[in-house]
Amino acid sequence: MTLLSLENVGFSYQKSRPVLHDVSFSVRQGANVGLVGESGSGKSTILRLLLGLARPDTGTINFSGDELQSRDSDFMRRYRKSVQPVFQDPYSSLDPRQRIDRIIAEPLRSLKIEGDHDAAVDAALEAVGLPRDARNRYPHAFSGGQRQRIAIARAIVSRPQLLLADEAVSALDLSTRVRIVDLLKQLSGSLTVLLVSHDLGVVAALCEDIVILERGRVVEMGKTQDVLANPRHPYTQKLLSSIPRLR
Ligand SMILES: Nc1ncnc2c1ncn2[C@@H]1O[C@H](COP(=O)(O)OP(=O)(O)OP(=O)(O)O)[C@@H](O)[C@H]1O
Repeated sequence: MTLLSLENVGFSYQKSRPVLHDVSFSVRQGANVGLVGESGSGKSTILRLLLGLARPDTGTINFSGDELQSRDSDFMRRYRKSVQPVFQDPYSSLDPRQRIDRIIAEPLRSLKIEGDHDAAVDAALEAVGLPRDARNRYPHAFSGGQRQRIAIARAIVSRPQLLLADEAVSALDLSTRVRIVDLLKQLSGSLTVLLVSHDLGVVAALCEDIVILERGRVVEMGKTQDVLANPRHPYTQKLLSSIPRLR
């Protein structure tokens, strides 16, 4: 089943300087997708559109069959229950003045989700491999990798269907990166991840499908294994050849 699709999406920040051209790709439920491209290719802009922070100039974004209505607050509340972001920097994305339980429960409050918030926080902590007593501490007591686990716990506490992960492991050292990728893999039974990254190694480890973006255009997409084993577009070939350890 198609969870998310972009159809012919175009976008510009300034008139006559488009940064996305006719972007189309889809995310199937249960099949993680890596969105890859060099700096400035438009990856974060796509995430902005998917979060409803900006609207496409042309084309449409559909989630579970419904067109994204970023100006409709009821729609956006339902949408945000199902689609949650995880950001790159585990240091700046957590409010240092708030306790972990409050940080993790934030989507439950802002989305007005009823039920036992304490139990939901405990379940999210367990899912990301942190002890229950982590809930009583503050972000400064945790390492970068643990903070990213807390950020992931916050993202999954509303039981979303899709995680939008913006370079979610790039700021971490290599061994922590591997552990967080493993965690995302574990979670991806019930959850689908759209991972924005310029790290093809991470995409290869986590994502079934890959979309390659060059200067706001999709130049290649398909099964990650196939695209990386047999890149057809010169831009993909260039991206691959710039990572010698993958060869
Ligand atoms: N707020 C903005 N106003 C004007 N132009 C912008 C703005 N944000 C991004 N751009 C431009 O849009 C293009 C795409 O940028 P975007 O940040 O989406 O790329 P990216 O692939 O996410 O890059 P990076 O990997 O460095 O984050 C770039 O040319 C960038 O300069």
